[in-house]
Amino acid sequence: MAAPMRGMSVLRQAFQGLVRPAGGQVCRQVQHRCYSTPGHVQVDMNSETGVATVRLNRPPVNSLNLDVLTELSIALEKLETDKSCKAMVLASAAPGIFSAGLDILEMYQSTPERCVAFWRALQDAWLNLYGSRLITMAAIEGHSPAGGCLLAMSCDYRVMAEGKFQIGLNETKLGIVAPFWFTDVMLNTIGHRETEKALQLGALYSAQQALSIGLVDKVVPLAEVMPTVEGELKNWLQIPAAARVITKTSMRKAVLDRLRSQKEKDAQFFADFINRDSVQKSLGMYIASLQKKKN
Ligand SMILES: CCCCCCCCCCCC/C=C/CC(=O)SCCNC(=O)CCNC(=O)[C@H](O)C(C)(C)COP(=O)(O)OP(=O)(O)OC[C@H]1O[C@@H](n2cnc3c(N)ncnc32)[C@H](O)[C@@H]1OP(=O)(O)O
Repeated sequence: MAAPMRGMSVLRQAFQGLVRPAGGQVCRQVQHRCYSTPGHVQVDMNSETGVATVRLNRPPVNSLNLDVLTELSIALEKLETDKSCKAMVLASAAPGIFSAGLDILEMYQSTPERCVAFWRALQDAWLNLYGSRLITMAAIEGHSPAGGCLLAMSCDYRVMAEGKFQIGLNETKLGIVAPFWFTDVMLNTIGHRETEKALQLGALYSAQQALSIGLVDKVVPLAEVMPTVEGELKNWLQIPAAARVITKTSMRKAVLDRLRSQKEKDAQFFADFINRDSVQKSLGMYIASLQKKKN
């Protein structure tokens, strides 16, 4: 194993295939490169098709904590600079779940410093995903509330499994408020009227309901989600890349710039907001209700 390089995190080096993390695998084959680490984001790059599959892997519910968000950001940065990579499928390695959104425990009884670091990691992961030059598709094979919904909406195309799974920005139900850039992404996805209703109610939609308001693009049986994404990708890959990227960039730039221009203010605002007594009380009650569900 190569010795870790100074000035570069072990995590980043692992993603670049420079070190083999304890317990993890870095496998290189002619057609597939898998970056499997003890971490929570698995990347499988098919160098024949140029399609990378990025799987969130933090069972049981892929809640997004500081580590997951940092790993996701690094994985996206790496794919962005990989000239052979044309498209990325965002999926889950945990059955029945896409992502349960932000890890609520990162927001409950945390320190202001940790809150700021956590929020910066979320901002960076989102900027990398929403601003990606790649074709990005979400394979939603399970529940996708809140931050999970944000990740899915930030892709170019969404295929969701039919059945009991739900998707939406349910923040108000937790006594918190969707940040302006979550709102912007939803506005760009389903328009003003549906967003206004969805956000105030903290609505969680079934796959069919989500399809009817344009929150997802296709609903298929669970086993068909990945084949459907792969089929759709074939259409997208036929479009001249430069023209597609310019179109995507011009349509998303205003929303991306809005956050870029006030990242630090937004992070501070989050830390102050989340540490309010009333917000902490609501989060505490929500956590208790999740636990009670089981008993
Ligand atoms: C003036 C004001 C201006 C406004 C300014 C705004 C400033 C910023 C405000 C802050 C915004 C913050 C944004 C937040 C976005 C989010 O993403 S918040 C997270 C929301 N997520 C949820 O509500 C999902 C909750 N989870 C569920 O509903 C269910 O778990 C599930 C449907 C996803 C899956 O159900 P099931 O398969 O039955 O699993 P469970 O038994 O419920 O869960 C297993 C296990 O995981 C724990 N867990 C679930 N979700 C989370 C989570 N998000 N974070 C952490 N942990 C989670 C759950 O408690 C169980 O734990 P135990 O096994 O009991 O230990």
